[in-house]
Amino acid sequence: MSQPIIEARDLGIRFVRNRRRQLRLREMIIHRGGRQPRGDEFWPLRHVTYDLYPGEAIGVIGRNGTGKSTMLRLIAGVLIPDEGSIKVRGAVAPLLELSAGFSNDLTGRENVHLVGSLHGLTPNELKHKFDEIIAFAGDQVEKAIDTPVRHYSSGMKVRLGFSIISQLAHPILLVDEVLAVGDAEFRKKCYATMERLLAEGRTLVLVSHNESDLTRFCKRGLYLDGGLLKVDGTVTEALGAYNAAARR
Ligand SMILES: Nc1ncnc2c1ncn2[C@@H]1O[C@H](COP(=O)(O)OP(=O)(O)OP(=O)(O)O)[C@@H](O)[C@H]1O
Repeated sequence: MSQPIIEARDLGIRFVRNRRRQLRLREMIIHRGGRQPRGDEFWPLRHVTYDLYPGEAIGVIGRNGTGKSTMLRLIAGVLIPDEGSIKVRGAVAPLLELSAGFSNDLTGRENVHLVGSLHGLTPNELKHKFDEIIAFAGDQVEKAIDTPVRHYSSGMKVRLGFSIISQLAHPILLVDEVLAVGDAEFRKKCYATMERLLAEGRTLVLVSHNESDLTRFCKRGLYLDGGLLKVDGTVTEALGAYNAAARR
């Protein structure tokens, strides 16, 4: 078998809740001169180990707040682990928080160039792909392409974001709930794009609460509960564990 494209070993990250919480007077006196209180530390993910091989499609399943998006951010390199390690052997196309990636004062056209070049598309590639990107994003975006993105609806921004990122040739795709946004027609286009990208041999990590999306795209599933990896098996096994926990 080939080398894993993603290799997580005893992966853990620590967050602090209420980091900006004002210290109460009593705490200031107790901790004066000593170590500062560390706030409410918690581990949204801990002791997570798995290998992902090129071309695999894996669904990440779990209740709200169990560390799914944190896992994607660790793969994307946006977060750095506090424990263990994560090796990612390839560039990552992040279909995450797509509407948040734009500069609101720039037009759609300018954002395509900005976001595209930040993700490594060359000016020449952008020139060739521009019409396709805009056409994929739909009529509404096409008409408003020279308007600042500030005036776009959140759906328009997501459509344009998906359109840009899905043009990247990167081998790893991270998808977090973006399939759930957009109207039926756009969702159909997204499904067709995902299927094409998977057929090309890309590796997919999909976070979703939607069982039919998960079973449509993924053979394998990771079930997270309380930041721990409880099941690494088929997507049916992971969904089974998730549904059994929800019934309890
Ligand atoms: N930057 C942060 N600082 C502190 N806590 C955070 C931060 N980001 C997320 N959290 C918390 O970490 C936990 C895991 O969050 P995460 O977004 O990974 O969950 P999730 O499984 O993706 O949830 P959802 O299904 O709601 O999207 C949650 O309790 C969340 O409130």
